[in-house]
Amino acid sequence: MTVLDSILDGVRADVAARQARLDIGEVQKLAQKAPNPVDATAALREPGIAVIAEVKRASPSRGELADIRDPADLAREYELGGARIISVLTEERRFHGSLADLDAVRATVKIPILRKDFVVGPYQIHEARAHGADVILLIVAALEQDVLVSLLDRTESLGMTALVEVHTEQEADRALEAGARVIGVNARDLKTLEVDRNCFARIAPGLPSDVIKVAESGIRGPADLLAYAGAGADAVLVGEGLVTSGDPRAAVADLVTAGTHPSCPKPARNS
Ligand SMILES: O=C(O)c1ccccc1NCC(=O)[C@H](O)[C@H](O)COP(=O)(O)O
Repeated sequence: MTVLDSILDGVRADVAARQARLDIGEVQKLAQKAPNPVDATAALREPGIAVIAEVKRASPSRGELADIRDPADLAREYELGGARIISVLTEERRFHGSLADLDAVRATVKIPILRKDFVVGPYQIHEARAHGADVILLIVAALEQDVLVSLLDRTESLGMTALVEVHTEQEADRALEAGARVIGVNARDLKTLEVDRNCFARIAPGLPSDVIKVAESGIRGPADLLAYAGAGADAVLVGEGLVTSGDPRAAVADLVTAGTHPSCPKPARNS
């Protein structure tokens, strides 16, 4: 069993327990009452390399990362540093996140919020919307193709944006076939946890120019952002490098400064 398989087993059990307490119809009603989603695609298309800053307490690869007592405060620091999107890890068992973190962040920041979790079915999408998320992560390696297509459609039908995550060329082909408009290339192999920063440079050239390309994982500072920008990234998603920095606002601002500097390679977008 891979790390991803074991995470997914836990997620399925946790979703079933939540669903037993509140069924999907009730969650859908709550989602309808939530404020309209913020347009994350527009935020990602603003000039410069977008920084997606992650609230990440722990991870399977690194164990405990940071004692984040107030995720709202951290998200505010990220926003003040110039982050375009806040990513909130809501998986509980391995990442020590929660929907309460999502609520706290939503109550605090105006910029779009990504619910970063291991989505296995429609329940979590409505749940994310009910808790104010604007973006959903869909991991190709975790989903059969028909399920990926249906979850992507459902996400967009709710006015949200799907960040479709891939790690190989084959997964990128599946993401494109499913109709993904925002594709994240995760340098971390979720089955082995190995980080390969060359993964983005291998996959990105095969993606159409109108697809928004996000480089995920292993970004420790401006030099990594510039390398990803040179390989065609529109955005970077950063967790560990920010939560362990000691000054998350300054750490985000350093990335934003690098990503908006005239010398930074420009994303090759055509729409
Ligand atoms: O971070 C992990 O160890 C991990 C293990 C298994 C599945 C997912 C995992 N991380 C999720 C992410 O994709 C990262 O949190 C995100 O890309 C930020 O990565 P980093 O900047 O390296 O913390």
